[in-house]
Amino acid sequence: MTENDGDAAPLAELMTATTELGAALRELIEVSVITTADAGEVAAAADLVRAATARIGDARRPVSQLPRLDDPSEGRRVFNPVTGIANPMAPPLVVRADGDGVVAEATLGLAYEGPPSFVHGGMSALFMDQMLGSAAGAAGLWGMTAHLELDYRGPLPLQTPLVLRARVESHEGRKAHISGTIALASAPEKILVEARGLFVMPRPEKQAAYFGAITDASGRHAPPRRPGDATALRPA
Ligand SMILES: CCCCCCCC(=O)SCCNC(=O)CCNC(=O)[C@H](O)C(C)(C)COP(=O)(O)OP(=O)(O)OC[C@H]1O[C@@H](n2cnc3c(N)ncnc32)[C@H](O)[C@@H]1OP(=O)(O)O
Repeated sequence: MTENDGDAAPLAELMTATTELGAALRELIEVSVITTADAGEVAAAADLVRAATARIGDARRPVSQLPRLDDPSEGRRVFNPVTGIANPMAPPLVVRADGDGVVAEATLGLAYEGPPSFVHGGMSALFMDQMLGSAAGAAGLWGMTAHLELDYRGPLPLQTPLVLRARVESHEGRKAHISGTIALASAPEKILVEARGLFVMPRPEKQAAYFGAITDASGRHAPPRRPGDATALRPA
């Protein structure tokens, strides 16, 4: 938890409840695209979801305020859309250090579908962007994506274990060239998606313009200031 938390117990409780909500919503998203229930059942489910939204929707943080559950100094970003355990949009990827890079496994459901039975190409780009950022963090670097390119050599099947990898190829000054791959976990040598990216640490005046107003939940200024701030990375 953050340094100035007097009482960790309520935050631990909030973490459990928020993680539970994220998991429940993740199941709901998948079921909402795969269900064959009839119209009446689907409409009733929509009413239930709206009631749940009304229950927690009034208490909201401003966009400039980090969530109470985040601890950027430890790299904990619970609502990251790729790695955040509490974000239902995230599979979530659990990214680990591995050799000179990072690795993660994922099995994607129908909510990620592009061509029938295969993963949407934009999702692959999203996951590669995060993996490349995580590789930067693992190498002690941080930056924002300046350039990202992908080659799609084969489609990624849904409901099939995938392995995602990334590593820093070179870095100089504020720039880092980073590469990544996605393959089937059962055939890791056959690369299906290949990514190359340039991550650039913004010049100081841009950092100030982008992140100068960001605070933590207590109102303290909390701009990104180290590799872990940008990405969530678990030790191997
Ligand atoms: C807190 C961070 C969260 C991170 C989450 C995970 C990753 C993300 O999703 S980040 C979000 C998406 N990315 C963005 O929004 C970034 C938008 N772009 C920008 O703000 C700027 O272009 C930025 C910050 C990348 C670079 O700006 P600036 O700091 O002024 O860099 P600048 O001085 O122009 O360029 C530095 C070097 O990079 C090179 N460079 C910059 N952009 C590019 C590019 N697109 N292609 C090739 N080279 C580039 C420049 O040529 C220069 O090279 P050299 O030093 O050799 O001359």
